[in-house]
Amino acid sequence: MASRPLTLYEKIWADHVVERRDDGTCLIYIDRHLVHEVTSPQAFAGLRAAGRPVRRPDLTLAVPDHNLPTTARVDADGNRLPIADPAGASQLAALERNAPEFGIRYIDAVAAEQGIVHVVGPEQGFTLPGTTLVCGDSHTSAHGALGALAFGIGTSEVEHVLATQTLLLKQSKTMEVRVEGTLGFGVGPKDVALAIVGRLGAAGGTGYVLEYTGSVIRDMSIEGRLTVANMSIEAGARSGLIAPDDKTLAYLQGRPMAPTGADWDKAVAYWRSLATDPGARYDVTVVIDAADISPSLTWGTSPEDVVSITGAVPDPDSFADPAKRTAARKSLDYMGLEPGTRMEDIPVENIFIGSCTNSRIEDLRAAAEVLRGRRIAAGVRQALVVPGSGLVKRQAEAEGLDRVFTEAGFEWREPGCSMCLGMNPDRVPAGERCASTSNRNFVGRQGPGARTHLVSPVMAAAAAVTGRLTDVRSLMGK
Ligand SMILES: CC(C)[C@H](C(=O)O)[C@@H](O)C(=O)O
Ligand code: SF4
Repeated sequence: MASRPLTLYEKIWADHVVERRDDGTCLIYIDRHLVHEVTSPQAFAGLRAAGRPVRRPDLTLAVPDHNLPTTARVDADGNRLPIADPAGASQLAALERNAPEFGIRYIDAVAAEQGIVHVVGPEQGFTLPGTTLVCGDSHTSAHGALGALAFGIGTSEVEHVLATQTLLLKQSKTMEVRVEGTLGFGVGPKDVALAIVGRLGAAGGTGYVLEYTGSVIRDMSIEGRLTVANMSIEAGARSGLIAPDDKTLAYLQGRPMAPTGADWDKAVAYWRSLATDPGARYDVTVVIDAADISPSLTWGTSPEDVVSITGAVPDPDSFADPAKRTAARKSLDYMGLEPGTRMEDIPVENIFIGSCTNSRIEDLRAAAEVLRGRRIAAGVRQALVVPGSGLVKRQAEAEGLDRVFTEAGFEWREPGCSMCLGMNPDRVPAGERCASTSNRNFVGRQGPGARTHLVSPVMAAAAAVTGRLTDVRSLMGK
């Protein structure tokens, strides 16, 4: 049978269709399910009420991350410290109870492997190319960096996957996002992600699965690819894919949950067949030139509000779209910014290096490089580094990065979502600003009244040193 050339997405989709309905909806098999404490309690309660087991507990992995404080989790005697917030404590307790009751693998809050679910999945080799992977969490798109068709789902879908290992879905359109060229000094994966979100807009990818291609993506490390794919959802796309290549294989080989021996060889042969065929058609292709990407950051309250660090706060009247003009006015009011202010003239009181976007070892190495021999500025009241997992933390400590951070005046914390969102004690005080390596700058995201500027790890470090948003290139004398 002659088959037409297919995209990576079409191949993975076709390999997972259990049943196709007349209206085009498909029942899709789900290979991997990550579970965290926030979106799972009601799903498990639903199963319990219906007397249903989890269909494939062996394909499900649970880990707490959002509500955990990032300060010490045990006292001097090794006893667990209580969680102060009652809502958070009850969600964490529910996961801790549900995982063993339903026979699911559970990474405990104090285990070395604990971390943000999107850091843990790839790190453990739970995330594999060509799989369908879901989690009750929008940044599940991150796992697409390894060539998994990965997307966030809601709590009722979490229950459906737990019960059946399937989901009813409609096939998406495809968008190729090709980034070509070479990134300049001080420009990294986060800047690429911000450039893409800025270009597509917060809803530009809605209804599409993105596939990232081009020399910039090919040359990027797996950690960097995870940063880019992570932010697909900020452009409205539930999934963003990158074809598995030699780097993907090298990254996965030997990971605790990755296949071994003959299974590995078989898997590799399949993974190598997944790349988009020559001549396959995307519904849309967007090309971005690396030369146009500078160290970037956000000025407003949507991740699409992207500007170069050499730029200024835009004038709302400069937007052609009336809705955007109104939104920009509201954003600037919330952010306490005047049009025309140079981005480099904006002071920051808080620095956050962490989140599932930028808390991997390379992120910490890059930030530490900027901080080595430097100190945080007097006006910076809070500077946190929160490794994405216990294993990242351990690796960083083995490399002495923790000392670089603490000597610079940063706090070195336990892994978790931390200041990415206000679901745990790490918050930005109302009216204060934060240079944050996270992915969302929504109103109140880092705490009520908090003002977020999304930046890369090196830009967060540079801001820490000067106490204002800063071009890392000039700080480093480039
Ligand atoms: C709490 C969770 C459901 C949420 C998400 O879906 O993404 C969070 O992780 C976020 O980043 O906003
Ligand atoms: S680190 Fe932030 S974006 Fe990532 S899962 Fe946690 S809350 Fe969501």
